[in-house]
Amino acid sequence: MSLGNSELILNPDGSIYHLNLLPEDIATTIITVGDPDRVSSVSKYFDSIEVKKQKREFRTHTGHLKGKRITVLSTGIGTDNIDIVLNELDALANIDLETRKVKSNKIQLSFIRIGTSGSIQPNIPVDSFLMSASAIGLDGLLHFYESGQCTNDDLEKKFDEFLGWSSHKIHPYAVDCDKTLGDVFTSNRIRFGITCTNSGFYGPQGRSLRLSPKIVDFNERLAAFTYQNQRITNLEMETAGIYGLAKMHGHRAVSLNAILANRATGEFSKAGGKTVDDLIKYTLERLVSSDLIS
Ligand SMILES: O=P(O)(O)O[C@H]1O[C@H](CO)[C@@H](O)[C@H]1O
Ligand SMILES: O=c1cc[nH]c(=O)[nH]1
Repeated sequence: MSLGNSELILNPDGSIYHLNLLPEDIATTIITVGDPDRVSSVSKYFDSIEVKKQKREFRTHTGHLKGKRITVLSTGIGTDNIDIVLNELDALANIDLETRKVKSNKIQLSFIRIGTSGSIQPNIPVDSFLMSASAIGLDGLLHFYESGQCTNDDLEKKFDEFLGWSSHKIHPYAVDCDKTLGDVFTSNRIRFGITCTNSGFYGPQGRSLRLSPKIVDFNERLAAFTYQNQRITNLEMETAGIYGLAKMHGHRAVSLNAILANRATGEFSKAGGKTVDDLIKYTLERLVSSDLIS
């Protein structure tokens, strides 16, 4: 079946609608960052850069580092953008843009998010690195897809039972990271936890400037949840969407967080730039020494 013009949308030069990319522009290893300015903070460490493209907040650089081809792409903020980025990157890999048909031999992509995040546990300090072993999405993105076997239904259920937030119209979905890809970044420099992804930075992360929150003890309630000796450790805005859409498409994903805020102690990092740069260097070092990445 050929995909119609209003479903698979291409620009006049044949590139995919929002990302403005052609199939040959991307590597199978893709680092996602939120901030477009963080793209060059990653690609400045490449030995060479062959592609530099941008449309809206989606900036892409593809290059080589120690023989590995790597793409770094900015997603902007939020799982609404993740829906665009993951669907369009998969289309570049697995749909023939000329015939508009899904290819029979699928390519598996590896997504590594390098993002910032706020801890909700007092013992996860600012400037630490944290891998999201699992992610719980409160944003709703996955509810629009047939997610099949991709979700961690037990975690979802226990979370729902503990918090009882369906009365607030909050319906969680939970997805685990790709264990094999996660192993590449596992070391004593990195902590692990359950990341909570939500649809905003203020109310949806328990912040209140002038507006009153509906759930007053939002972060404290999240922080009190335990599942198989793990806790919800941090809040951000993309990971659960990336994990869900990657898994449903048959790709791998892992999310690495630079903890810039500690919401339990009220601290914010004074060295955020350095912490993010350290996480970028850590990620690239682990990537180039891994056999999983070609
Ligand atoms: O630093 P990035 O990757 O953008 O990630 C975090 O920072 C943004 C909010 O400030 C959200 O996108 C959140 O997920
Ligand atoms: O508290 C924080 C810090 C960074 N990014 C977030 O989404 N939340």
